[in-house]
Amino acid sequence: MPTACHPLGRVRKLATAVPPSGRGCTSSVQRARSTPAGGKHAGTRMRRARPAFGSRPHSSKTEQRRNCACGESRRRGCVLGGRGRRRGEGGVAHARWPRQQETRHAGAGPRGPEAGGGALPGRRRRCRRRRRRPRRRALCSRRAPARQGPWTGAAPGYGEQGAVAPRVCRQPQEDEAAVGHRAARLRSLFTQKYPPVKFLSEKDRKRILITGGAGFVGSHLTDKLMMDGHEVTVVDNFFTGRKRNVEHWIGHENFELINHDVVEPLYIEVDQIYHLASPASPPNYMYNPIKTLKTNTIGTLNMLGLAKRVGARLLLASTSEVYGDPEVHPQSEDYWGHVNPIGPRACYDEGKRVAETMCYAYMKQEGVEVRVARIFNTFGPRMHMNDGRVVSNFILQALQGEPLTRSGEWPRGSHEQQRQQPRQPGSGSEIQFLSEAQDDPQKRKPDIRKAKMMLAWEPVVPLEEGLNKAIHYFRKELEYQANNQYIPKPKPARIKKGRTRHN
Ligand SMILES: O=C(O)[C@H]1O[C@H](OP(=O)(O)OP(=O)(O)OC[C@H]2O[C@@H](n3ccc(=O)[nH]c3=O)[C@H](O)[C@@H]2O)[C@H](O)[C@@H](O)[C@@H]1O
Repeated sequence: MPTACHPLGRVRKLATAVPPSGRGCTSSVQRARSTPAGGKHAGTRMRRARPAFGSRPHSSKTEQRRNCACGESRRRGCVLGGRGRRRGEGGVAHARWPRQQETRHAGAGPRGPEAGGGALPGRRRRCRRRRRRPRRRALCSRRAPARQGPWTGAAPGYGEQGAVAPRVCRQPQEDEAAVGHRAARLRSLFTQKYPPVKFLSEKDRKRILITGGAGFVGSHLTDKLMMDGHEVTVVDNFFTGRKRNVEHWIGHENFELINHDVVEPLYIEVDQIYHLASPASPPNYMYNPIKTLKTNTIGTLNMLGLAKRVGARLLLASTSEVYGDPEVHPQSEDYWGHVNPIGPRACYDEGKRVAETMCYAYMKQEGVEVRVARIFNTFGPRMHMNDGRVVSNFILQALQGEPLTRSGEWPRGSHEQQRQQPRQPGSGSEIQFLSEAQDDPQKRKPDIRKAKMMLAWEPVVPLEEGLNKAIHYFRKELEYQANNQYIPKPKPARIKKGRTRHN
């Protein structure tokens, strides 16, 4: 018997747990089997079994069982006993039938006792008596919880411990269309492939382009905008982004994924553009500095050209690196930065700076609506394993039992013993000092007073919580990698025709 994963399964399980005493919430079919006298609904309150998914809600056999001897379908309101039997002999219980149906029988008419429908007065008395009894609502009055919270791959509330089954009881008059509709709704709940998205009217729904949307920050933005009910197009060349980050949306009617390099022009119709495409970590942007420059300059020009053509608003994901190795701390919006234009990091720092310049030039000259956000050292789930930024490096090294690598020298004034056996406080990991990287910024921290005042923005995830999420994610990624090692198959030896092979 299926258990809690399926609401029907749960209902059935609960139904079988009820002894066949004719009480409690159970199915009519089951009662028919368990009644010793062979009666169909003897002494029971009528509850119908839910139809299995995919089957017709009422088979003709079930239908027959529900018909009274008087020939009236119970669903249409007959309250007579099947063959005029008494309680315990297979008659029909009337306690839960609606009042107007009983009055119909009670009135002198062709369906009265004269019509051979059984001992009506006695039945009417029983009906009243039963109605006065306290209702047993333990199973049937509970409702399915409203869908809320993040998508977990199964309809929330079902399949979890303590889950509540959807309402089991139905009004007898409920017609087949309503039953079919309810079954379809339930079926869609259990076959739902995507996280639940809001419905937005045509007027409010925006067509949004996210470049770099398969990356760490971009994929979370994709989730947010999809959940809000917008149509999202992700454009990414998968340099550091991964399909896995957005795979849960692939096939959704509001989602599109395009493998495209922003250095090439793109002609689509959109209302808003979030331009995030760029390598973001030092090892990645230094890997091919010219490409990094092209992406941030030509790529940004292409996106601004698109924004101008379609009248879209554009947001540029800039970076704290525009401040270089800052001389002002913390950094506010009006600080111009301290960047070495010919250093190893310049391809990224200057690339983002010129991208910002382009945005403001398009705004002033062409009237394009632009926004610029400078992102400061983010970390969390969906970061690339080889990202190379300090937080992900430390977490991975600690999880793999490797020493934590730190650039620069051991801080002045530290204890001699500490220098000999350097360890990270609170962890068993050793610390290894590497030579200082050129132009590495010594300290950075955004001054967020203006953002708080004008946008009511401030970080909401505390450091410890964020770190825990990131650690959990990297641990899972390591497990995933360990279980999915790619082992190339040995190629069969190629033997050229007409030659003897010498081993
Ligand atoms: O913190 C920041 O300053 C950076 O934050 C994010 O970067 P992030 O998500 O952390 O890094 P990745 O996961 O590497 O995402 C970058 C995305 O851009 C894509 N990309 C990169 C290079 C390229 O030429 N085209 C392109 O589409 C990558 O494939 C990837 O999906 C933004 O995407 C960067 O623009 C921003 O500079």
